[in-house]
Amino acid sequence: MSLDVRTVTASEYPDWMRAVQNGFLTPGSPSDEAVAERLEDTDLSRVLGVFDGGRCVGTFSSFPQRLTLPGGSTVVADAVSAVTMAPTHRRRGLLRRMMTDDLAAARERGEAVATLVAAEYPIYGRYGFGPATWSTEWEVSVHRAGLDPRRSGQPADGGRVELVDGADIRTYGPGVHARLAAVRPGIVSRDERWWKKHTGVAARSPYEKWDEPFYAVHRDADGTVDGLMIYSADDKWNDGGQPVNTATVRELIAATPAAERALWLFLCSVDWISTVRSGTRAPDDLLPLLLPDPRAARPVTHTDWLWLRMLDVERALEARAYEREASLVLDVRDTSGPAAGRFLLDASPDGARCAPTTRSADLVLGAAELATLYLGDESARRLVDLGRADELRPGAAELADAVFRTGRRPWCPDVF
Ligand SMILES: CC(=O)SCCNC(=O)CCNC(=O)[C@H](O)C(C)(C)COP(=O)(O)OP(=O)(O)OC[C@H]1O[C@@H](n2cnc3c(N)ncnc32)[C@H](O)[C@@H]1OP(=O)(O)O
Repeated sequence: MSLDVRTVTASEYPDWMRAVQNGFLTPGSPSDEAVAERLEDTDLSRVLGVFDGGRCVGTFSSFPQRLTLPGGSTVVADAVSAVTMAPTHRRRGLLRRMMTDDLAAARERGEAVATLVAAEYPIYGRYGFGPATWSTEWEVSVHRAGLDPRRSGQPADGGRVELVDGADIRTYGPGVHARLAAVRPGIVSRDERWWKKHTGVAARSPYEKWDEPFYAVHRDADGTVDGLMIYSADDKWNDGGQPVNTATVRELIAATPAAERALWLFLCSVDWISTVRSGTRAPDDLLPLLLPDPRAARPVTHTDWLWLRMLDVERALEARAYEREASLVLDVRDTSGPAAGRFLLDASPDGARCAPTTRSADLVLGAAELATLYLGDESARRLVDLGRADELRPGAAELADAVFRTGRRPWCPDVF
């Protein structure tokens, strides 16, 4: 029977969601309620499926996503999600067909970049994606952190931490997130469903497991909520009858460093908690260094996180901010892809111009390598040393680093 690769109709959507769920190794089908809720905010023209004899065996979708760039401006990214292939149909080039169609449509719509969070590292490099942010998770041994056990856990600057309900997180969360998104590259937009899902009131697919967490907010000295945290705790006692519980952070975002510090120190002061798992943080998160003994925070995971694909190099490079004035000629290699070309980037703190050029190149690099530099996380010098970029003008890698890199590393806390 021939395979059909195409967009999905509303009546096929339940089977498509079943295929996503099975592809993510959860048997069974999602509830009618979960399907109906997802369908409400889904643009079916961006949902692709592979059908074999009427059954959905492959899935792919994309949606518009605002991505914060260095300097706080944003671009609309083509966010790729729900990529699966049934084990009966893998390695026949079907993902490649859906990816090719989706990226062409995104380019047509004028989107400058595509984004995704990769399930496995080896999948997406072949499509021109490169890791643009990284993520680190720490495990803090609270009793080794050097914190005074008699402290209250509340900040001394007039701010305060309050325990709240999920409804409060839905009220305050979008505002805190918007303030963070205005300053931190790598942050991606969240819709209303994100807040419902993470506070337990959205209909869930069986693979989206849920148990009720604790919720906390930080208020500044004026009473404005400027940070929030969602965390769970287990219930463990050692043979000596002492509590040895782990608090696991599901979400901790803050609009100010003071709020971020206060939330971490609060969590490290909760009685019975001897271990704090940080959840996925930027590699330069404040957490380890705000402890008197940072070695109490042991990195347990360090991994690539947000992957990015350049679709329109000129628009993408003009959209972000640069802290210094410099001119760079980048020769971007992208086999039959939309990012290929030689571009002159004239960057300055007042804005940037990027246009095709015939001038000789300073750096030669692939589209995936440019994607890794774009949000400021990677070093051009390191790419040259790895043999993944060529420096044709001496000093060009250092200049690229001075132009592209950011003070704080980009961070994407979301999975989508
Ligand atoms: C953004 C997200 O949704 S991330 C989630 C990704 N999904 C998963 O991990 C679920 C489990 N995996 C799968 O369902 C499938 O393996 C998929 C969807 C990742 C790949 O689908 P396929 O249809 O098998 O991919 P396709 O046949 O088009 O392969 C294209 C190329 O990628 C390679 N490839 C695909 N998946 C992988 C992988 N997991 N690891 C290594 N290489 C891979 C193939 O070997 C092939 O290489 P080639 O172009 O050099 O010949």
